[in-house]
Amino acid sequence: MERLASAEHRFSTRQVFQLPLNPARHICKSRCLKGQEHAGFAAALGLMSLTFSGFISLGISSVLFESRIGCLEPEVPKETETFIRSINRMFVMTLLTMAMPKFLHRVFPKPWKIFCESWDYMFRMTEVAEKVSRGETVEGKYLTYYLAQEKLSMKSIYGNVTELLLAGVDTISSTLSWSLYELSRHPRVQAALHEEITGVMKGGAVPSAADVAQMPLLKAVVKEALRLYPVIPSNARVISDRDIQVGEYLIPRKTLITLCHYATSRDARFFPEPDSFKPERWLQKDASHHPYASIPFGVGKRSCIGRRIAELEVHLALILMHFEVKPEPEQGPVRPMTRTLLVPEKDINLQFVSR
Ligand code: HEM
Repeated sequence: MERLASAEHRFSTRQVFQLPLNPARHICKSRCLKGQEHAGFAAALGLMSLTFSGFISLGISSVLFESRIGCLEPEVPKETETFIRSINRMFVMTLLTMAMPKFLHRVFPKPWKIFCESWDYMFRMTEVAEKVSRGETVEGKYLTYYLAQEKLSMKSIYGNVTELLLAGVDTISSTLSWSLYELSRHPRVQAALHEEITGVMKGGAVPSAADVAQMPLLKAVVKEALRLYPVIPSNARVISDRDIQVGEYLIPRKTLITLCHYATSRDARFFPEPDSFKPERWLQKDASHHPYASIPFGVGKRSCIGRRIAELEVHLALILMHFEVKPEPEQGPVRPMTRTLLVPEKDINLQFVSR
C-alpha cells in the first residue's frame, strides 16, 4: 500500500475499476496517493475488496430491488457503506461467537454484541418491506414478487432478502480478489486471457453473457481460483431421517457432517500439483476430475442459488481488466485463512498498469 507504481502509468482508482466507493478512495488518497487524485497506485486487497464489495453490492441490489443502492455514486450513502461493513463484521464474529461457550458470552459480551448489531443492521437494509406494508410504493420486481405472496410472513421476507444481499457480496469480492492475485503471479496465463478476451470482444466495449460463453480460459481461471480458494471453505449437512454409509464409515442419523471443500479441492489424488494455479487443467478434454472434488458452490438442492449471477459477475469484472495486473515487488506469497469465509491472511498488494 505504501508504494506507488511508476509515474508513467498514471491513472486513478476510479479508472481502474470505475468503482469509486468512497471509503476506498479516501484510504487510497491518504495512505497511498498522498492527496493526488491521479497517480499510479498499488492496491491492497483490503482496499480492493471494499471497491469490489461496492460493485458487487450494486449488482445484487439491482437484481433484488431493480434499483441502485448508490455504491458508484461520488458520495456513497452512509447506510450502504455501513451495510457492506456489517456483512464483513458479521463474518468475522461468526467463528468467534460459535467457538465461545454460552457462559463466556456474559464474560466477554463484545463479540456477540457486534454480531447481533451487524445482523440487525443488515435486516434494516430491507426495510423496504415495511414500506410496502404501509402501502407505500416500492420499485423492484423481485421484492414486489415476494411481498405479493400473501403466505409469506414479514420475517421470511426480511430473512430471504437479507440472506441474498449478504450471500452475494463478500463471496464474489473475495473470488475476484484471489483471481486477480493469481493472475498477477502468472503473467503467461494473464497474457493468454487478455488475448482470448480481445479476440472475442474485437474492440467491442461491453461484454455480454454470450461473449463470456466464448471464453473458456476465463471460466477456467475462475474455476481454478475457486478450487484454490473456495470462499466458503467448508459446509455441513445433517441427515435426519436415516443412517448412511460413506465409504467405510457408518454415520448415524441426526449426525452433523462437516465437509471441508478446501481440503478436497487441494487433494493431490484429484488435482496433480494441487497447490499450483493451473487453469489449463480445466481445459484438458481427456482429463476427468472427480465430480465432487471441487464444489465451491455446493451440490444438490441446497446448493448456491446465486451461482449463475456469481459466475457472470466475476467473469464480467475480470473483463473490465483493461490493465495488466502485477504483484507489488516486495510482496511475498499470501496464504488464505478462514474467518468463516476464506480470506487472505494479510493484504494483497497489486499494481495495475494501464495497457
Ligand atoms: C463466488 C461466489 C459464491 C460462492 C463461492 C458461493 C458458495 C455457496 C455455497 C458453498 C453455498 C452452500 C451450498 C450448500 O450447502 O450445498 C451457498 C449457498 C447460498 N448462496 Fe452462494 N456463493 C456465491 C455467491 C452467491 C450469490 C451472488 C448469491 C445471491 C445472489 C448467493 C446466494 C446463496 C444462497 C441464498 C445460498 C443458500 C441456498 C440454500 O440454503 O438453499 N451466493 N453459496
